[in-house]
Amino acid sequence: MADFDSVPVEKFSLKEVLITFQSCLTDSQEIVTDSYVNGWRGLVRFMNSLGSIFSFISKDAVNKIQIMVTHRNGENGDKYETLQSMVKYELDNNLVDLQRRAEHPESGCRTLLRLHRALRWLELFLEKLRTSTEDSKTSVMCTDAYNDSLAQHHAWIIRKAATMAFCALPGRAAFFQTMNVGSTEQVVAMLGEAMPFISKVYEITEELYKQHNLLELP
Ligand SMILES: CCCCCCCCCCCCC/C=C/[C@@H](O)[C@H](COP(=O)(O)O)NC(=O)CCCCCCCCCCCCCCC
Repeated sequence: MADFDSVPVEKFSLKEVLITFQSCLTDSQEIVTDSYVNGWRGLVRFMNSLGSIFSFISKDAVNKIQIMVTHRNGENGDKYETLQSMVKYELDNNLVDLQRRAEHPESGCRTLLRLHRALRWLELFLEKLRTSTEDSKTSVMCTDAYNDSLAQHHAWIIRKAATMAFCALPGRAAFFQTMNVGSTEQVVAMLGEAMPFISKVYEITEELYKQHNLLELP
């Protein structure tokens, strides 16, 4: 009879997830939609491993990931190959609600914007983790990163629920362990390696949205 307890369970490492953002960039600095979405998939998987208190956040993220996948799998999927081609295609064909959500409540542009804002939270949070010390609190780092980014776009009730959930985050040592990257030094090194790519992806998307005046899409 197989002894399942002795079978090593392959735990996934956050390193693989964060590295996905490296593969988002093409030589011409476009962002590949599939890689971007895969990066988010991995992040959500990691968040789920932190406990069910985060499931209301993960539900919304999964929903947005799914909208992007549906666009990609649709008959005009090739137009969604990169974020740049998506913006061009949706704007050229009037597929974006610019004033209020109406005919195109699930455009790629407005959906991606929500993930893009969350990427800014991630960038801030990871930088805080990278430069933190033993007595730093993950909940405080997470809340500060949130208040400086996503919170401005969220209604009071969401802010309240999110801030409450952050209090349930494990402490720094346990959090680093869950990342499954190795020692603290290895975590810090991995973050230092991955962050420039995340920042680059954020900057390019921000510039793209700014150019087309899409940063406040309803
Ligand atoms: C590690 C702890 C996880 C902290 C997650 C921080 C983000 C907090 C976001 C709270 C969102 C609450 C859910 C509702 C959101 C929506 O209202 C709102 C607006 O959407 P709408 O315009 O369609 O209505 N949606 C959003 O802003 C998008 C939120 C997407 C959140 C993705 C979060 C993924 C977190 C991945 C964690 C990985 C941590 C890795 C650290 C080493």
